[in-house]
Amino acid sequence: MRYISTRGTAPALTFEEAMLTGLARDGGLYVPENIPTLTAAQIADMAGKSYEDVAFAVMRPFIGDTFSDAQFRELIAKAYAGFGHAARAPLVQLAPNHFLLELFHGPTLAFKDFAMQLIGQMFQAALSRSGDRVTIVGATSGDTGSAAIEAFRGLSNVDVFILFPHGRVSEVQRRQMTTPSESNVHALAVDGDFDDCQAAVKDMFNDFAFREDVKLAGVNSINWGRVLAQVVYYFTAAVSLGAPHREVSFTVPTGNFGDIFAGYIAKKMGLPIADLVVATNRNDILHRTLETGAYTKEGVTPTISPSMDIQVSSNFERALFYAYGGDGATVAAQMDDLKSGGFEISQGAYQMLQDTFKSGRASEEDTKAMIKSCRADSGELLCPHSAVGVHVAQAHLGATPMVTLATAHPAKFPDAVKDASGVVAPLPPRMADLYDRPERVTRVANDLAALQAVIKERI
Ligand SMILES: Cc1ncc(COP(=O)(O)O)c(C=O)c1O
Ligand SMILES: N[C@@H](CCOP(=O)(O)O)C(=O)O
Repeated sequence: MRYISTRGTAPALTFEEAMLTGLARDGGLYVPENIPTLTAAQIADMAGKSYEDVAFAVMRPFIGDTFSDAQFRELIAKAYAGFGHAARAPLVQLAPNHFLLELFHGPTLAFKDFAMQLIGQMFQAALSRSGDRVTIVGATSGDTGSAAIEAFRGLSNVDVFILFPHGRVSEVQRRQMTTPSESNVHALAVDGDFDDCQAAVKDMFNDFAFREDVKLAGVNSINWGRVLAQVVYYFTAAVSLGAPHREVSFTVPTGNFGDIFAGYIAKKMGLPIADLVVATNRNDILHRTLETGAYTKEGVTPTISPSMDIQVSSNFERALFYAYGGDGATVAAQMDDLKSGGFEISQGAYQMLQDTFKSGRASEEDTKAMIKSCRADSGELLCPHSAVGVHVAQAHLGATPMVTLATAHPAKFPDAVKDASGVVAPLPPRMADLYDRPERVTRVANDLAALQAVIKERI
C-alpha cells in the first residue's frame, strides 16, 4: 500500500513513512493510492467481534508491512486497554431510529483518544525500531491536544508541543494540557484562533530547514493514521445495527472534517452507509460550501462547542481530492486560492460532494435546547458538540437508522452543559483533582518565528 499527496507532487510513501512524515512536502495530505474494500461476508463476520478484532480487520489492509499481524494486534490491544467501557464505542438509543455512538470513554474523554492512543503505540514501535527522536507539533481547539499529550507524555524519544488558542478552550481541556508534569510535554497558548494555530503547524512543515532540524512530526488529522483509526467505529456501529444487510446513516459534529472523512473512507471500503451528514455550529463554512459550492472563509466565532470553532477545515482537502478524481494540480490551485479568501468548486466535483455529504448547522440556542431536551427525553447528557450533531441529525431522520457521533464527554464542558440543562456533569474519579493540579503553560504571540524559537529552545 502506497500513500500519495492530495497535491500530486510529493513522493509516494509507505504507511510508516506517511505516518511519521505528517504533511506531504508539497503541502498536501497523504491518502492511500487505492482504498481497499471489504466484502459483505467480511463485514458480516464482524458481528459479535470485539472492538479490537474489528479494528484489526478494518485497518490491516492499509498498513502494508509496517507491522506484523501479531505486532499490530498487540498495539491495538494496548491502545484500547485503558478505555472505560468494554465496548470501547457503545451505542445507545435516543429514539426509535436514532442512536448515539459514545466516543468519549477514552482517557481524555473525547473521540480523539481512539486514534491518538493507537498512533502513540505505533509511533513508539516505529521509533524504537529506528532509534529516531521526533518533535511532534500539534494544533488544537481543545481535544486533539489533550489526547496527544496523554498518548505521548513521558516518552523518551518524543517531544510534544501543542498550540491552542488562548482563552478559547474549556477549562477542563486547558487543564488536561497544562497539568501533566512530564518534561517532554509543552503547552503553548497562542494569541489567535484555532485556524492560526493550524496554519502555524502547516507553515512549520513547509519550512524545510526547520522541519529537518527538529525532526518534525504531526499528529493532527493531517496524519493519515489518525483518519484510519477513526474508520473503525463506523464499522462497529453499523454492524451492530445490521450492516451489511441494512444501510445505516451517520451524523458527525464536524470541524476539521477528519471524523466525517473517516466515514467516507468506511463507505468506500464497502460499508453500506446511506447518508453522511456534516453537522456544524455557527462556524458553518462546511455547511455553506455544501449548499453553495463556494468555500469562503469568514472569521472564527467563539461558541459553546469550541472544538468545532474552525473555518479552514484541513481534511476537506482530502474530500476535494476525491471529488476532483485525484487531480492533485486542481486541488493545489484551489488551496492556493484559499490563501486569498476562498474558491469555487467546479460543477462535477460539487455534484460528487453533494451526492456524498448532507449537512446542517445548529445555532447556540439550538445547541442549548438540544442539551436540555435530550436529557429530559432520553436521560442522555450531551456535550455541546454532540448536541450540535443530534440537532442536525433530527432533520435527517428517516427509515434508515441514524447514528450520531457523541464526540466528547459532557464533563469536558461543565459550564455550558450546566447552563443549558441545570445538570452538573462530574469528571471521572481519576480526574477529580484536575482543578487542583499546578498548570504549566507558555503564552506565545501568533507569530511563526516566535513559535519556532520556543520549540527550538525547548528540545
Ligand atoms: C468534541 C469534538 N467534536 C467534534 C470535533 C470535530 O471533528 P473533526 O475536526 O474531525 O471534524 C472535534 C474536533 O476535532 C471535537 O473535539
Ligand atoms: N477539534 C480539534 C481540532 C484539530 O483537529 P484534528 O482532528 O485535525 O487534530 C481539536 O479538538 O483539537
